[in-house]
Amino acid sequence: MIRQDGVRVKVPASTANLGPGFDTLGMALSLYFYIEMKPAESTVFHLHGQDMAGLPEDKSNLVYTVAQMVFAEAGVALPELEISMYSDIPLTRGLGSSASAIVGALFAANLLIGSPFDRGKLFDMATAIEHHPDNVGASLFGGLITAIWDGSHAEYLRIDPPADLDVLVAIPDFQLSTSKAREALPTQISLSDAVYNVSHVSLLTAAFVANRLDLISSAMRDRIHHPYRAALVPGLSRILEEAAEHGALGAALSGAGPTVLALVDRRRQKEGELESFLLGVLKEQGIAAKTIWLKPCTSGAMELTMEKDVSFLENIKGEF
Ligand SMILES: Nc1ncnc2c1ncn2[C@@H]1O[C@H](COP(=O)(O)OP(=O)(O)OP(=O)(O)O)[C@@H](O)[C@H]1O
Ligand SMILES: N[C@@H](CCO)C(=O)O
Repeated sequence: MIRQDGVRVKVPASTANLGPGFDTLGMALSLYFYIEMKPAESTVFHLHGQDMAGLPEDKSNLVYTVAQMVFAEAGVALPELEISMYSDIPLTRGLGSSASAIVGALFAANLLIGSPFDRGKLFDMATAIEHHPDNVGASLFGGLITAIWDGSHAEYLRIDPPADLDVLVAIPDFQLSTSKAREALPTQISLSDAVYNVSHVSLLTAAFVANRLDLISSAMRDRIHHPYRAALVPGLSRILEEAAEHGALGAALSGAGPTVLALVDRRRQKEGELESFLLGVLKEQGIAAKTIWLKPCTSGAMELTMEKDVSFLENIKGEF
């Protein structure tokens, strides 16, 4: 059954790793990607918002190619689509823009053909495309997710983030692609660094489950990607070392960067101090940045109800 009127979907941004949980931990955040997908006579894109500028407007667009994977898997032919998108997730900054696009495309395409696949199957498909489950899992399920991936199937557990957790992100004024940030990583690590990360991510995950915000500062440390990526984001090492002195529970590179993320106990926030610290350290390195306060998002990808004969932008306007 093809839904001729089309579908609209909202997908949260995400932060991956949270320090030691490289390629395994992810958390959904309160920035959003919106997509409308309709059957059409010929394929056309409507890209709204400054963050969409420069994305391809033809069948090479990631959203189109991912939608076609869903149709192929379901044995449905739907080669022409009208796709409208709006996003307030900055591209290529470490806030999961590619994951939001992949999850949005999978979720919308599945709805469009009558939902033959459940979220578990969509998660496997999303992880196969993104190659790691952290961002796509958070965007698909919301909340905090921890996941494993065996190359064809992902197992995951979703938990609600601690209620008092706030998130401050400092988004530098430059892009850093995930592929470039992964090229900086070694192909092998020492046993002691592996033990360091396994112990830290275990404690961090348990601290989230047990609502032990006091443990986050020591548990959020990492030795398998931060040390190698620090040169790509000047100032990062100092931020990781000193953020706790300025009101953060802990800090990390968000995903592959360059965005830096600080977790904060909202009951203990000190007005302005952490923002000034993050922006000041980056500025000393000649990096312009902006800070945004975000919240963990507990909902994953969801369908938005449509008002007929109302445009895509009008329909989602109440959302932001
Ligand atoms: N809505 C979209 N439509 C098409 N392509 C997109 C869309 N959003 C993101 N992309 C693609 O994803 C790329 C960014 O992916 P990349 O993995 O490098 O960064 P990110 O997902 O923003 O950050 P991270 O994975 O570190 O959290 C963009 O350059 C673009 O090619
Ligand atoms: N876990 C991934 C997230 C970015 O997509 C990384 O750090 O490279």
